[in-house]
Amino acid sequence: MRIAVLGAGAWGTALAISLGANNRASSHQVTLWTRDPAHLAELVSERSNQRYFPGFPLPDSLRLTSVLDVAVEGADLALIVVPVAGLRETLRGIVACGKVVPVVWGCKGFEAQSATLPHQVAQEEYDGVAPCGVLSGPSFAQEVAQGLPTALTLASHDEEFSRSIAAQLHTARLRIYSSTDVAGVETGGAVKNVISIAAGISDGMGFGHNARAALITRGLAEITRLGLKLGGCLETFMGLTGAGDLILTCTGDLSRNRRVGLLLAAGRPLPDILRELGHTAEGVHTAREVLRLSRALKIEMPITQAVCSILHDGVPARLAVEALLNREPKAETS
Ligand SMILES: NC(=O)C1=CN([C@@H]2O[C@H](COP(=O)(O)OP(=O)(O)OC[C@H]3O[C@@H](n4cnc5c(N)ncnc54)[C@H](O)[C@@H]3O)[C@@H](O)[C@H]2O)C=CC1
Ligand SMILES: O=C(CO)COP(=O)(O)O
Repeated sequence: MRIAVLGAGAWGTALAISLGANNRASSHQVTLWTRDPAHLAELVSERSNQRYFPGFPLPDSLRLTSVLDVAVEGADLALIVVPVAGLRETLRGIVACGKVVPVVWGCKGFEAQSATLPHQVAQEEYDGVAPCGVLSGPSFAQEVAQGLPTALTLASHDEEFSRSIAAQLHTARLRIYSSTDVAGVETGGAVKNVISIAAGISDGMGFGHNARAALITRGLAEITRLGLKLGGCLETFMGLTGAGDLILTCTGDLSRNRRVGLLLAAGRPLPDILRELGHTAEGVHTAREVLRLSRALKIEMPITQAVCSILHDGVPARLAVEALLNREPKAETS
């Protein structure tokens, strides 16, 4: 398959390396696109992505470009791996190229201001152009690029498309399951980033393993409550893109969202943290959108509310945690 990977950050580069690896059973011809010509020049001269993904040589067969038209020309699939904030612009760019390319996006979050999930952005920008879907699940970029075993889910409203693309991308090391529950898959991927900030805050404050397990479990309850309202299926929240990705990013120190939480607990100001991180931490914007949605839909999401107050209202982490702990007792399953 000819695959255009659109977005040369950590995740796009890892997927390009994995999908373009010569030792794969099914070989793909992969082109990696960056929007920045200066970044392209670095990728070409160093044959590695020093800016976003240092330490991983790019396969010789990987083609590189900063021209979107060139990337999608003749592609069987465009894998859009820019942050949620860039999804709309990238879809519009493909449409402007006049090419009919099936797309799969790998971003996880709600779009800022509109509180829409990626598939809703695609409905607005790409409806009727070509089949599309989402790739999500517990997958740190570094481990995928190292060829360590990883399982993901590819979801599309077009069942045949999700099965076919999952089968074509699937290998023993990158196991891809198919699904039609797009809203469920995307809600899990988006909200877990908020909960992993909470887990980082809790660990940074030295609250221990019990507190982290409680946050993961109650966080899953928040994901499930919101996801069901948005049309997702219960089974999806218990699967790879729900509980799976939540556990990974709440416990794994490779998570940028978790790292934001750890640094907030250390009292660092958010702008400094984001500058130092140098990568997208989708939970920061998504927290605000999820809180807005939860209020509109009358869903209780106290962890999200606490994270949002720390991130955006300047509430000290200690006070937000106190408020969370001092909530009235209630039934676990209500
Ligand atoms: N890094 C990881 O392990 C994983 C990340 N993801 C998701 O993938 C998405 C991208 O994450 P990363 O690659 O890690 O971020 P990153 O911060 O490493 O890189 C983002 C890349 O997107 C580019 N970009 C930003 N806005 C753009 C726009 N409007 N048009 C074109 N390019 C644009 C940046 O220049 C940069 O190259 C996020 O939604 C993230 O949640 C999903 C799974 C794993
Ligand atoms: O989504 C991810 C792994 O599945 C990556 O999480 P972070 O964005 O927190 O690093």
